[in-house]
This record gives sequence, structure tokens and C-alpha cells, in this order.
Amino acid sequence: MALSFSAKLMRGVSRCAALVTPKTAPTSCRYFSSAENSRVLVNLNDKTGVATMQLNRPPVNSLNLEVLTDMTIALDKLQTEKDCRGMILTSSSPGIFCAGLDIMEMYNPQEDRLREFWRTLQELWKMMYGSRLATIAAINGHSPAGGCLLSLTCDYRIMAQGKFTIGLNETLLGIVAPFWFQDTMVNTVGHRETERALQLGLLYSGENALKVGLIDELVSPEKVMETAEGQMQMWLKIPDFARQLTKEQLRGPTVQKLAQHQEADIDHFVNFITKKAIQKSLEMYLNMLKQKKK
Ligand SMILES: CC/C=C\C/C=C\C/C=C\CCC/C=C/C(=O)SCCNC(=O)CCNC(=O)[C@H](O)C(C)(C)COP(=O)(O)OP(=O)(O)OC[C@H]1O[C@@H](n2cnc3c(N)ncnc32)[C@H](O)[C@@H]1OP(=O)(O)O
Repeated sequence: MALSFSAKLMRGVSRCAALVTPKTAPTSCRYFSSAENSRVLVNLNDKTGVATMQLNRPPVNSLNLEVLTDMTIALDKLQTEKDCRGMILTSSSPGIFCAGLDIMEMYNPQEDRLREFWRTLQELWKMMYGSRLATIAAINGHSPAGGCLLSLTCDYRIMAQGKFTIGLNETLLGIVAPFWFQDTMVNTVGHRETERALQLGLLYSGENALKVGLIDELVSPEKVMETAEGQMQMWLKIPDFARQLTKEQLRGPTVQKLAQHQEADIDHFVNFITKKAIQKSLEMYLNMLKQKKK
């Protein structure tokens, strides 16, 4: 019998719930570690109540079904830890925060897996955007499409200076950012900037992202984590309950909108992505990525 998403999540939580403290770890730091969730590295500092989640799928941290599932399980686990109050999302590969969704999940897909992939992304987005935790994205490299979306679900974004870019560039692949990607962008930079950015598939430099409010701070690469930790202290000075209710008032309606249209959104995604013309666009984009290397 097919398990519901929440049943799968619960099964996953019990599988990877063990907290392992390696010999080298500071005593106040617990590591969520298991072979199954090594695609995301998560630790929780018991003294500060701040967790760090690192995307760890080299070379570019593209988000396949397994990474999305591991992130969802890890976030769910952190949210049930009553002393966990904040989370910093970053990458274990400086230079690449996240290359977005794994295009191979959408190219020549099997329908069952494609549906599960999209549902898992929806679930992760709902959890992240509505999280009770204060969340900060430490964007230590490129952050296109799904990578930008992940950072937009956080409460605050700090990006590394350099040649890195960020944005919802879906139209460059010949695909369309769904309404909930758009909503997240509108809520961050406003309607007019979103119209321009999404239609043109704009990938912003750090400087331009800062100008339009897509990120909140631009700092040197070596300062990204320390700035995130400093900023987190400010967020955690606010009583959790007041901060959480305020976030819920502001973001709840956007989360509810997807929750109410979730099944239709999956059908729509599957119908769209499996169209011949869209498959052709993805193929051309993949070839372009490979050609770039030569
Ligand atoms: C009517 C319709 C209405 C509504 C719509 C309905 C439905 C919606 C439909 C679809 C919505 C889908 C939403 C999609 C979201 C996404 O996130 S799509 C992914 C977009 N990502 C990108 O465009 C990034 C592409 N990658 C890059 O630009 C670069 O790789 C990089 C800048 C991130 C890093 O550059 P480099 O360090 O130079 O690394 P390489 O380019 O050499 O890459 C190494 C290796 O990785 C492969 N790769 C890169 N990105 C991806 C990826 N996202 N997925 C899969 N694979 C990726 C790349 O090809 C290289 O592979 P090899 O050549 O080594 O095999």
C-alpha cells in the first residue's frame, strides 16, 4: 500500500533521528548523522539553540528527490526539538549554494517519481516558509532557480560577494516558475520587480540582488557564516511566540494557498513537464550546460 507523505516522513524521522556526537565535536553540539541523511549535514548547538543545515550533494547541490526528502526529515526533526530556535541554511561547497532542482528529475521522467519529487518539494517549501524557527540563508555561492527559492523561504538572506548569481531563471530553461515560487518572490521584492525578474529569467549579481531586496546583506565569502550567526542572535532576542505569530500572520495565507491547490499543482506540473516541447527545452539546456565546459 502506498504510504501517505506524512507516514513516509514519520518513518524517515525514526530512521535518522539518532543524534551522534563525533569525538571532535564541541560538547554543546549535537550532530544529526546517519548514512541516509549525509546529503544534508545538520547539527544543533544546544547552548545557542541554533542548528546549521548544510546542503551536501557535490558537485552543485542540485535538489533531487532524495535531497529534498532528507531536508524535509531533518527540518521536521529540528522543529520537534523544543530547544531548537533557529536554523542557518548553507552549503558544504563554497562557491555553490544550490544549483536548483535536479534537472535530471524532470528530463525523461517516470511519472510516479516525478509526482513524488514535486510533492516533496511542495512539502519542504511549506515547512520552510512557515517554519516556527528563525531561518537564515547563508548563500555562499551560486543560487539559481530552486536554490533561490530555498533561500527565499528563509527569514533573512546573506550572500557572498564575488561572481555568484541568484534568481528565478526558469524561463531560461523554457519552463515556468509555478505560482508559489512567484508568490514567494513577490512577497520579498514586490510585484513589479517580480514581473521583470521572472519573465526575463534574471540572475542577479550580489550587488543587484541587494539593490532590489532579494538579499539582505552582501559580505565577503569568509564572513558569510559569522554574519549569519550574528544576525541570528538578533532574531533570537525576540520572544519566539511573538515572532512566530507575526510570521504566521504574514506568511500563513501564502502557505495555505498552495495547501489548497496542492493536488492540482502536481497534475499541472506533470502535464507541463512531460510535454514534448518542454522536454526538448530541457534537453537543450542540459546540452548547453555540458557544452559550457568544453
Ligand atoms: C502553463 C504553465 C504554468 C505553470 C507552470 C507549471 C509547472 C511548472 C513547471 C516547471 C517548474 C520547474 C521549476 C524548476 C526549478 C529549477 O530549479 S530548474 C534548475 C535550474 N538550475 C539552473 O539553471 C542552474 C544550472 N547550473 C548552472 O548554471 C551551473 O552548473 C552552476 C552555476 C550552478 C555551477 O557552475 P559550475 O561550477 O561551472 O558547474 P557545472 O556547470 O560544470 O556543473 C557541474 C555538473 O552539474 C550539472 N548540473 C548543474 N546544474 C544542474 C542541475 N540544476 N540539475 C542537474 N545537473 C546540473 C552540470 O550539467 C555538470 O554535469 P557534468 O557535465 O559534470 O555531467
